[in-house]
Amino acid sequence: MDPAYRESYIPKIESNVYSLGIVLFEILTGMRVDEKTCIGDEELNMVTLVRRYYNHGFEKYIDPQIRDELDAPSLHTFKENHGAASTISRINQKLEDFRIPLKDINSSIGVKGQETRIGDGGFGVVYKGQPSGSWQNRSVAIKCLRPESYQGEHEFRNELNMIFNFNHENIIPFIVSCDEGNEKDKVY
Ligand SMILES: Nc1ncnc2c1ncn2[C@@H]1O[C@H](COP(=O)(O)OP(=O)(O)OP(=O)(O)O)[C@@H](O)[C@H]1O
Repeated sequence: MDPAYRESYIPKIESNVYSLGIVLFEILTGMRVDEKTCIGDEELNMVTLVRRYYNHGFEKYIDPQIRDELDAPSLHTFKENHGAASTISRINQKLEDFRIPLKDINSSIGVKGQETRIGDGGFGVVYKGQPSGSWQNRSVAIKCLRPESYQGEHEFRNELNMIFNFNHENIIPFIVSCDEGNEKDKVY
């Protein structure tokens, strides 16, 4: 199971990527993920074995039944695209790209007051914002974490990861976020 999913119980694209990577390595090594093998006087499970030998000497742990059928270019392509690590860092990178500075949040809301306040939720107060031209030119809802909210850094990160990966007509799309010190905002 993806360690991140085991911790949060929130399914994300990374969990699928992790699982796909595990299945590919099961095929390549001929070992089940929970199976252990003896290397010297150590007993290693498949994930530890792959992590340790992936960059050096991995070839000798390929399932003997397919080793001869696997040509070097195919193995090279597999190693380049095996997914888990590179895809996860790409996904993280993408979410980081959707960050904006607090000054842009503040300038798009203007004065935080009754005029701009459109709601109140568990996360915090929701304001209507009018972003400048450098964003998309439309009205947005900006959820600002209330300092005394029971939700915090962990919930903020989890929710961002979830909404970032959703794309459905009934779900208001996430646009950007802001994370500066105690100020955590989500823009829809
Ligand atoms: N995109 C939006 N457009 C217009 N109003 C919104 C939008 N998002 C939230 N609101 C207003 O803010 C209120 C609180 O919304 P919010 O989603 O924060 O509540 P919540 O269910 O407590 O969720 P959370 O726990 O994430 O804060 C809503 O009831 C609604 O009035």
